[in-house]
Amino acid sequence: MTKTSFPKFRHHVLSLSSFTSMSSRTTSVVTIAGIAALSIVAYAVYFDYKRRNDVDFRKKLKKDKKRVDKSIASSKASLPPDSSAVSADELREALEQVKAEQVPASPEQKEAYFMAQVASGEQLSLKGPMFSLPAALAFYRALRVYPSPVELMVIYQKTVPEPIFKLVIELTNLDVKDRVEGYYLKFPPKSFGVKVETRKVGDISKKALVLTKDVKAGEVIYKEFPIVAALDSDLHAAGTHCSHCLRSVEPSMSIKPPESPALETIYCSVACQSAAKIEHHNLLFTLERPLPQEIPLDPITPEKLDERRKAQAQFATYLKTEALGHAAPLLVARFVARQVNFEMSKLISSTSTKTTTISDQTDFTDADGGDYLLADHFERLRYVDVNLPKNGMNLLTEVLNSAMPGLDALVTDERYATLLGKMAYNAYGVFYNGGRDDKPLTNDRPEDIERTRIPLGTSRQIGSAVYTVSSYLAHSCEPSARPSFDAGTSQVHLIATRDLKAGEELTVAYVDVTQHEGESVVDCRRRRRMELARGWKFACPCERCEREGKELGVSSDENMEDASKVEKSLERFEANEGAL
Ligand SMILES: C[S@@+](CC[C@H](N)C(=O)[O-])C[C@H]1O[C@@H](n2cnc3c(N)ncnc32)[C@H](O)[C@@H]1O
Repeated sequence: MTKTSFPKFRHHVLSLSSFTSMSSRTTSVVTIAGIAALSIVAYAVYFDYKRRNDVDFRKKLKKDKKRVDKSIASSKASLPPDSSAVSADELREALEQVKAEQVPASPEQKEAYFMAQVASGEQLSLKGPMFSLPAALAFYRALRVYPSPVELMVIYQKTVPEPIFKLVIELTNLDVKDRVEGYYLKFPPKSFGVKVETRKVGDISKKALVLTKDVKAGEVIYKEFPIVAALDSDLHAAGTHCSHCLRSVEPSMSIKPPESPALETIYCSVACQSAAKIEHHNLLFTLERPLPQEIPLDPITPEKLDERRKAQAQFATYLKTEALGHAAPLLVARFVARQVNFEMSKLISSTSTKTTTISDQTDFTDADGGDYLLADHFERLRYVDVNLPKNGMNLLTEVLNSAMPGLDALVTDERYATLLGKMAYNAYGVFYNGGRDDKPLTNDRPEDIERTRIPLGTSRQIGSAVYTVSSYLAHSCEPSARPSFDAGTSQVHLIATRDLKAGEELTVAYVDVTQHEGESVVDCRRRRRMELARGWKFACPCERCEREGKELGVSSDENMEDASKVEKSLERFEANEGAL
């Protein structure tokens, strides 16, 4: 095979070089990164996300594979007999070896690496069947750094000899499978003393959080920081709590940044102020550069600055009016911004020797050396449909685009709805010292009130927070654990309510399950079950509900039915179950 047999490929190689360096070999890495800032973000956040998680991409890959397998089968007769004779073990070993290799991080290094690997693949594929695997590995290495792997696969399919292409496909499938199946081997980190197990309840698969160690009543099982958190809307303006860690602060001791007129924020410390700025605040609510100093941006004109100011003001007004009482839109905005910055920090860490302005952002619970992205964690959480004013998404994309044109690709209609649903479904209410009792009353219908998991009831929370590990905790009216916020911040401590053995499922109360003074067993049971049905769309099957049902003389079949009449409204939901 000669280089001229790669016409399309070469075209793409060219587009890769323009993507990374605009052909300016003399410019510094820093300038290259600046020119390509948007593309880098797109590469990191979008394409990489797609490659690892996107169902359509995996479907396409499968389709491509079928097509390729078919054409390979039909041309097999003309192939030398042992041309693709690579055992599964050899393939696995080779993949492990490639995965252990460090992938270059800077755009220029990526480009050089890509070119070198393609050239090596070309040369090796000329050497005959003995070199099929080394050739495939070279093409596979190139694929790992190419911004649009699907596109490159299609090019490979047309240009790489069939047995070698088949090996590239097999390596890719093996890698995708490893990542999908390997996730729960790496997450949660072993130190948490818990693991995620899949359990069947009827036809539906549920994930359960299970202990891997014995614990005593009152013991802290683990502590966890949130991925994102937000104060309740009315507390933003009150200036009584830190906008980042949700700690209570004396107004005279708080830090009030001058640069955030759009959304009021105060901080309890310089550390919280800079963490919030880095993770999301700069991008969403300030006119400061949205990217770290290492990455130069196009000059910002006064008109562009004005557009950005307006977009932020409109989004902040939306949060304070239409979306009042709903934390999900702000949580989504912060999550998207955090994702952009998180991926950016990974990318620039090896392009610069300077001290970066990006923190390592490891304060949420990540996988144990599993090389999973923030998106990998979030993709696996379940969601529920939420009904919120549509223009929230447009206002958010305007904010993102006014900071960095093109970022709207990260927030499509479908993705925005899913993110909202995940926030609403997985958020915990943050409370300490018994929670607040001064929350303004709302006239919203019970179905429209955003609920968080909090044993005291959502009205007593100061804010909402979403966690990676704790999202997997199921509800029980007789929970084996309880969330506590003893640090006086959004860091959750999960505490055992009784002595527990390894292998037991951990559960928490999503709602207030205590029988209040003057409340009958029947009324307490009905109240809990109604809240669970309206807020979390399930008829509680816990032992307490069952036991009390029996004591109350409800027959076994009727056990899950009562005056809450939740079952009918749940049928539709369960038919469209949002689990991933
Ligand atoms: C945020 S998810 C909790 C994560 C859950 N453990 C899972 O399956 O991944 C909340 C949903 O889990 C389900 N769920 C939680 N506790 C449950 C329980 N005790 N019985 C049945 N479904 C439950 C309900 O559908 C609820 O709406």
